[in-house]
Amino acid sequence: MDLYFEDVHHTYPSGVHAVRGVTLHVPAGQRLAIVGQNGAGKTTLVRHLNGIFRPSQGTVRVGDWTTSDKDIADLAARVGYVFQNPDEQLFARKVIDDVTFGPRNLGFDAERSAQAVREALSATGLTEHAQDHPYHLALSERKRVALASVLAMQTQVVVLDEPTTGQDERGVQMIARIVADLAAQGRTVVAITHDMDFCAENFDRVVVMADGQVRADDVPERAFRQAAALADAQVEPPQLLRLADELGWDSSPLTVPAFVDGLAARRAVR
Ligand SMILES: Nc1ncnc2c1ncn2[C@@H]1O[C@H](COP(=O)(O)OP(=O)(O)OP(=O)(O)O)[C@@H](O)[C@H]1O
Repeated sequence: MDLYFEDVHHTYPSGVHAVRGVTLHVPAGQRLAIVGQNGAGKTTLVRHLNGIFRPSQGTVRVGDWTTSDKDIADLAARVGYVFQNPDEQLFARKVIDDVTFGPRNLGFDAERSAQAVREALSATGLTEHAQDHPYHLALSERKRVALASVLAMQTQVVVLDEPTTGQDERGVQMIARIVADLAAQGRTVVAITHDMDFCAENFDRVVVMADGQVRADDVPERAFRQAAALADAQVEPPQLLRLADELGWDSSPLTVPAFVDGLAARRAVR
């Protein structure tokens, strides 16, 4: 499902003008990462997708719906939103109840819901924790419960706010796999992240935000080359790119295999 932000502004009642004229079209099946320092307006922007916020000016569309015409309950059928802090999202006494709530609420029948819940728990590595109380789990696991409860709703759009925070390498890999699988199914993924390595390896497009505006918007290879935008946003390029620069390479390896290929190619010409 395509997403459209058209000249979106958001001003909080306090007067903070957090989003200042953002225009983006995110095609169905794209994996978009939004990066930028704290306070850049990333969370404010994406919260327009599920109707938590309405634009003060401009339009946000999810497929053929304009979000201002819909309420949060309508939008939940199209947009799954995983909060940065799982404690804002989880409420049940058992993991399985949290994960089952969304699909049942959307009207899935018992069988479809049970299947969606099984898949979501398996994808997030939580099958063994189905009967546990979420508050007895580690923060990294609670974050994955929040993710599972959104995956189980099988929405066409999935928004992830800082999905890898607190995850170990295995957790990061699990989330990377989920992002890839969602996109492969034609679902649209929008993630806010401070983890540039995760971003470089797993997303098709990077939007760099600073001061409520888009400063760069490109494929990772090019977005991470826009020095002025990165400096404005106080974003460091991914480690592999910095290493390649230190070595004087003119290529932009974003993954370990690409870096290893670069090394091998340079050895071969020596
Ligand atoms: N509920 C609110 N009321 C008033 N101002 C807010 C509110 N939430 C955020 N802001 C302000 O809006 C601006 C943008 O904040 P926002 O949380 O969207 O940025 P962000 O890029 O998502 O940062 P972070 O990475 O910390 O989540 C900041 O100046 C912030 O202080």
